[in-house]
Amino acid sequence: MAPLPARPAIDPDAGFRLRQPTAPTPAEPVRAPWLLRLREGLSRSSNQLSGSIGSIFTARKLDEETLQDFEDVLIRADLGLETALRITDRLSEGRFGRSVSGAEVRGILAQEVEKTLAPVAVPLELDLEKKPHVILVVGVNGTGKTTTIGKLAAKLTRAGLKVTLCAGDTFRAAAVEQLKIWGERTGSEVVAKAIGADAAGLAYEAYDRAIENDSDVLIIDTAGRLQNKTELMAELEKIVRVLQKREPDAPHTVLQTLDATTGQNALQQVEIFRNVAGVNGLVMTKLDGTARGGILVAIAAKHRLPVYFVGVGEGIDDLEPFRAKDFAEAIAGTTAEA
Ligand SMILES: Nc1nc2c(ncn2[C@@H]2O[C@H](COP(=O)(O)OP(=O)(O)OP(=O)(O)O)[C@@H](O)[C@H]2O)c(=O)[nH]1
Repeated sequence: MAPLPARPAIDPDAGFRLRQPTAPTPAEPVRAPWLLRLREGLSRSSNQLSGSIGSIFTARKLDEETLQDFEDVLIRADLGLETALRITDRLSEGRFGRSVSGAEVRGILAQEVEKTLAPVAVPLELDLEKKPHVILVVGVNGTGKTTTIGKLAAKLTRAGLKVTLCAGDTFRAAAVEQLKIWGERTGSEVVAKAIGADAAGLAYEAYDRAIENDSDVLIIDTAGRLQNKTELMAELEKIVRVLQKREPDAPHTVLQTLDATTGQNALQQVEIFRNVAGVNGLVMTKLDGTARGGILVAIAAKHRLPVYFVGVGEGIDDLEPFRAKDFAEAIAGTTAEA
């Protein structure tokens, strides 16, 4: 329909009235529900797995060779040796020498992946007895730290908690600006300083500010320049040290963001940041993209760190609690046909 012409308002005493068609409200862009986005994001992994499972097990009996081929496929899907061996062991139980269907294999895959992930799928606990609960967010540049902080602040403020944000990535003006926008969107105060300021000093000030304004949670953004590991290490250690002068248990949560599209590299990133900053929780972002979700299984098997949330988009609501069963089924492709 053509847009309606703009008319001046009609004087109520004009002696006539108009009844005119109203312009249709533009339809909201339809967004797939998060679970669908997760499945789509993981479809590359699950399609590859399903394709390989089909070609390995069709018209062949289960023997050493098929098991070895399957193990290779699982390792190529980033699931890690430990989980791959567990899955092939479980598959061979009572099935050796007979034919197995693709659906049977995918079912076992889903169950075993869920078993690995279930212990790490726990909620983030916020201790308000010693408020503010301090969350230090670390991770390589571009893995989604600032966006995750914004989404998390939105979740917490909606639940009635008061949040202060600290723009601790003092190297990038864009990162500070981005955090300020999230601060406005979520009604959270943002403590920031000029570019190049000492991040640890800023974190200290932010802690004081969070006490002054009676915040429940303080979330601190950090730089993630892995190119200069020594400097990064020194900076993160200093932030932790300085915070502990104010509160020995701070930071209560050290959350690392991992980009789901990076694959194997994520495993190494956890090693580094765990050593440097004492990471005690993970968020996997960009699971709506062309994700390589298998790596989360390898990370869970190796590090056993809680995975609190997953990012499934760039919007404020696109942070979901991590659910082992949904994730496992999306990887194994067992729900796609349902
Ligand atoms: N599709 C998608 N994009 C995301 C998600 N999380 C973050 N992003 C995007 O990834 C890009 C990088 O995110 P940032 O939050 O800036 O990452 P950062 O780790 O803070 O990066 P620096 O500011 O460079 O340190 C941005 O374009 C985000 O919108 C997600 O879950 N899904």
